[in-house]
Amino acid sequence: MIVVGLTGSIGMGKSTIADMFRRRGIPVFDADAEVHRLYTGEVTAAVEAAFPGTTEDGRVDRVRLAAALNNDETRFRKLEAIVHPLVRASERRFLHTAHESHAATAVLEVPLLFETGRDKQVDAVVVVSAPADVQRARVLARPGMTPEKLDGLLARQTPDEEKRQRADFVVDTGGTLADSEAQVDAILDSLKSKPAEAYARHWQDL
Ligand SMILES: CC(C)(COP(=O)(O)OP(=O)(O)OC[C@H]1O[C@@H](n2cnc3c(N)ncnc32)[C@H](O)[C@@H]1O)[C@@H](O)C(=O)NCCC(=O)NCCS
Ligand SMILES: Nc1ncnc2c1ncn2[C@@H]1O[C@H](COP(=O)(O)OP(=O)(O)OP(=O)(O)O)[C@@H](O)[C@H]1O
Repeated sequence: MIVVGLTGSIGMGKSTIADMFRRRGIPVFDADAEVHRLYTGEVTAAVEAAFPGTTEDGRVDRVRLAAALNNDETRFRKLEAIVHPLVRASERRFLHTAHESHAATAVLEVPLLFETGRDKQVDAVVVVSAPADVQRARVLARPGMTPEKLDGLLARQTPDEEKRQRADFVVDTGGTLADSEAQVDAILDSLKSKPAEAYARHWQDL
């Protein structure tokens, strides 16, 4: 099984491109969605203990949590130390399930793929990218998003330019959705055309 890491900075179109892979029958693990799921129960008590007042009725309130983080690096690290190990455990379960269902390819949609060094562990890296003004307009249109919150998240992410340089494939989402679909098809064709031996990594080690 080939494991593809799908990443990109905030608002570049990761989730949209991930859905395109899903519609082509490829299993996709979505790290953001897994965090959101954990916030509905499993990790609530630990988050409340570390960031009092950010949960209600057994759920983490992400707007309150973002406010409590206040773009402070130490607080982000504290939160990530609680959340990331649980996301990794879910990711491993996902890979086992994909393998058992004989998937030839599995996609890990991980926003912090480069930041956490995971780009070196996957067989191929797809970076989803768009011009900075398009990215900003997309993100600022979201409810609850502010320029300060956006800049705080961007400051914790590897710059888009560097991500593009380090990618095996880039999907440019600055055009139409049909343009993006064509790029996804081209990536899958390219992955299929490589012999399995060309992929040195083993998903079991991820
Ligand atoms: C900061 C939080 C509360 C903001 O919640 P919000 O609903 O506004 O955003 P959401 O979770 O949908 O994330 C949107 C995007 O923000 C960026 N982002 C999220 N977490 C981080 C982080 N720790 N560092 C840098 N960027 C991040 C990513 O590009 C992500 O795709 C939330 O993202 C969070 O709890 N993050 C910590 C967990 C984490 O590291 N998640 C990343 C995937 S493992
Ligand atoms: N050609 C395109 N390809 C992909 N997305 C596009 C395109 N044109 C417009 N969009 C829009 O851009 C937005 C991208 O948002 P999406 O949630 O996919 O980004 P993301 O990278 O997953 O964001 P986040 O980092 O916050 O999780 C969507 O609303 C999507 O419809």
